[in-house]
Amino acid sequence: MKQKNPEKAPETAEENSKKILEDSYGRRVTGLRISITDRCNLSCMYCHNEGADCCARGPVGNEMKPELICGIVREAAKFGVNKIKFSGGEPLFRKDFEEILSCLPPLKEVSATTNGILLEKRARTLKAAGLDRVNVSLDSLVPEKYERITGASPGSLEKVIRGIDSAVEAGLTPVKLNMVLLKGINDDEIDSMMEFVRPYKGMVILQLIELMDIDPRLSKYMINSKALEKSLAERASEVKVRHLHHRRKYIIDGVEVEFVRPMDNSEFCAYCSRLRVTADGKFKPCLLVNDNLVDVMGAKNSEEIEKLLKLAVSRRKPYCMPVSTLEQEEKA
Ligand SMILES: Nc1nc2c(ncn2[C@@H]2O[C@H](COP(=O)(O)OP(=O)(O)OP(=O)(O)O)[C@@H](O)[C@H]2O)c(=O)[nH]1
Ligand code: SF4
Ligand code: SF4
Repeated sequence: MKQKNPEKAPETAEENSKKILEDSYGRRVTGLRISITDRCNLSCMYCHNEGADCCARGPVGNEMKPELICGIVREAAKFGVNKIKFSGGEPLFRKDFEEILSCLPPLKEVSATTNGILLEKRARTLKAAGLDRVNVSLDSLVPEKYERITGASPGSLEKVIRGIDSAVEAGLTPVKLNMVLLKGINDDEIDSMMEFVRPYKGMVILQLIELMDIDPRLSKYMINSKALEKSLAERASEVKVRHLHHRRKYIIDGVEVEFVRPMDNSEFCAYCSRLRVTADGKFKPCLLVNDNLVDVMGAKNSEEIEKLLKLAVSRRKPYCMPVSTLEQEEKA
């Protein structure tokens, strides 16, 4: 099992300021979101492929090796990055995922986002290798709808639910269920999803995700997120605000419901504290921007990784900004 939060001697403010990664908008980077493969066994209708150009699903040969992934994390950890999220594609396509996890330095949290289809058999080994928790995509509890949304074959929904149970048993908790809301398809299932989560008594939480209509064909599925968030707030006995994206967590009848609302939301971008890394080894300053990537694949040593990491952080800019900030930038 990995060591958590090692005790460290207190450092001076000057030493500390040198050891953080902060962009020119005052946003400190405390997490990396690392895609370890573009491969996937599903074809979800809303897939943003982690912001890669459409259909840029690279072959296995282009994926970062465990040594590079761990080298990047080690360098970032020196600057206070303490949360790592592994994503894909489908990260469980990587047979060496456990090897990757085993070579990470001590961190506050290591998590992964998976579609859950391959999770049942891997949950224990992933936990033993150092994974703390998982997010599992689950957009519907109705098999036909699930298959329509994800392109999965019949029987897949049962596999995902068995995967969730295995993750809970293995202690990969809290398991977050990612439900992307699609008007007219699954937006009538929020309450049934809350009922699904309830018996897990806090070991499973629900995360509602606003669709990112990066493709105009998706616009008709956009729900009215502001109205939904207002109704969640009215039903909640308690509301918590996370630092990351200033996301709200609503406690409703004892069930925790987190809301991810990235579209046209300057508050979301103002509290963006993660830097992305693509499966083919590029730092990606923003999910929705593709012309400012920093290639780290060929980095030969830790000094080079550090230099490239700082360059990527310097290129970070909130995708959505308050009108007042935009006006100031235009004048400058
Ligand atoms: N625009 C934007 N969307 C994001 C960002 N991070 C997460 N999202 C959205 O949130 C979805 C769920 O993200 P997950 O990978 O499950 O992880 P998370 O909820 O961000 O992270 P944790 O709460 O730490 O587990 C993603 O598929 C995106 O749609 C971000 O930085 N920018
Ligand atoms: S499971 Fe994830 S990576 Fe695979 S198609 Fe769906 S959204 Fe995209
Ligand atoms: S700046 Fe905004 S859109 Fe870009 S990654 Fe951060 S939260 Fe997402």
